[in-house]
Amino acid sequence: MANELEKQNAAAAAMEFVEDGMTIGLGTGSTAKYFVQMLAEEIADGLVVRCIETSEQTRRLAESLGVPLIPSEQIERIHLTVDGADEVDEHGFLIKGGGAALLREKIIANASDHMVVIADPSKQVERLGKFPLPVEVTPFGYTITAKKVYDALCSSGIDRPRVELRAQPGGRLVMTDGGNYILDCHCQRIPDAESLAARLSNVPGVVEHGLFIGIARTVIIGNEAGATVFEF
Ligand SMILES: O=C(CO)[C@H](O)[C@H](O)COP(=O)(O)O
Repeated sequence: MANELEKQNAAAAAMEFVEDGMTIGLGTGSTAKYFVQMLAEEIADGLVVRCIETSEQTRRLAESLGVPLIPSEQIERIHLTVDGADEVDEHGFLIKGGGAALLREKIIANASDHMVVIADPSKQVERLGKFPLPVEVTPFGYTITAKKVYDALCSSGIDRPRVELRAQPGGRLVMTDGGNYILDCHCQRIPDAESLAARLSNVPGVVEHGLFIGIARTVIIGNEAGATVFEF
């Protein structure tokens, strides 16, 4: 079970990568929130950076803390992105999208010179797949897309996968910031994340999937005393 100190220590270690003048991608989730708060404190003390958010949730947080944001269409270069993850394996491959923000998160992380992942030890896995893999799909034709996603999972060697449309506790469907749905793919174990990523990207109706392959360069795992940094 994650504790808040582990998340805070991961976020604090990520602050070491921040330099004056940078444009920084701000991740989404409870771990990324600590980073945004710490960054806001440094900005109040004179640090000069510009930021780009990965979700409406993070935009609201950043605005409330006085963190300067620039519109995505004005972005020329992103030096650093700091974001959480739902799972991270020994290659630095990730599952993301537990907070339904995977599309913007991937656009920003993939465009960054350096993506730093911050997480607590519960996110470290030998093989990806225990956490249901989020796949963002267009509302139009989503039942057709869900069948094709199921086929892609089976073709990638996943035994009896389950594909579920994400809903809130009251039953209302979760809608992403881009107005799409999320399919949560219960895999238990993904034998080959790279081949699955390629197959999912080929399904019409799939806007993006939560496998982040070869994007993270640094993974910081917080613990109660500090943090361990892995470079890829
Ligand atoms: O991918 C994400 C949101 O889409 C988050 O980074 C991921 O869900 C981890 O969140 P948390 O730090 O709260 O565990």
